[in-house]
Amino acid sequence: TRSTRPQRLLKAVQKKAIKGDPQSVISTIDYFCRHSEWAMNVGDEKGAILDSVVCEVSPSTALELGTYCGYSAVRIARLLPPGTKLITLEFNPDYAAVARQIIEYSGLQDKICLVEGASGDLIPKMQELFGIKTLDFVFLDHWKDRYLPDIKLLEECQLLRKGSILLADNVICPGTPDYLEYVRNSPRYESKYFKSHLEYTKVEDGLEKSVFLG
Ligand SMILES: O=C(NCCc1nnc(-c2ccc3[nH]cnc3c2)[nH]1)c1cc(-c2ccc(F)cc2)cc(O)c1O
Ligand SMILES: [Mg+2]
Repeated sequence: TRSTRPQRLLKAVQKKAIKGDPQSVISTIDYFCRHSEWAMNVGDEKGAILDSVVCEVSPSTALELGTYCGYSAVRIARLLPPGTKLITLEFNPDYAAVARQIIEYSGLQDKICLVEGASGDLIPKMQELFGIKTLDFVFLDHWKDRYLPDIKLLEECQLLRKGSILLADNVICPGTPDYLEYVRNSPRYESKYFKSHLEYTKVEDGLEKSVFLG
């Protein structure tokens, strides 16, 4: 049967990227998605904004919702201080299988913990599973209708503390209107929009950065 898009992306990485070099894995994926086949990675333009927020926060505990092929997990983990780990949740086992191989190829497997399952099931177990109290940084890039219920769940599970940073992809395209309305109007968040473009296209999209005020 025909290969899947994530499998073709993995093959391009194994063929063209330098093993153990996260930047070359990132560049190879961006080249493939721009010149061969579009894929829903955060991409290079929004990825630079993601990088700057990760560097600014320099998180001790970081969570990503929606691994897909592992592109943003590699982007985030390559910037984390030694001894810190990114926990990334993926629902789709086929995506997870490809992401594990891309993460391993980049050499960052010791800085990334990929967990398969639904965010709604896993978030309430995070403190016991990973021995964490609160999260310094959360990157939301999974199903767009899960952003709002999942941050409410993060609040309920007391995984956010005063100053926790949420960064959400695709708030314009495909769009997360209920999430945007919530973080922009809730007194518990200070929100800022970073205008950009849908990965590898000229379509408008952007990232919303929200600080939890406690
Ligand atoms: O759907 C997206 N991303 C989500 C994939 C995913 N990968 N994993 C999950 C998951 C879903 C439940 C989960 N529960 C726990 N982990 C979970 C993970 N969802 C997405 C779509 C687009 C896009 C834009 C324009 C178009 F014309 C077509 C598509 C662009 C993007 O940047 C995206 O991120
Ligand atoms: Mg996205």
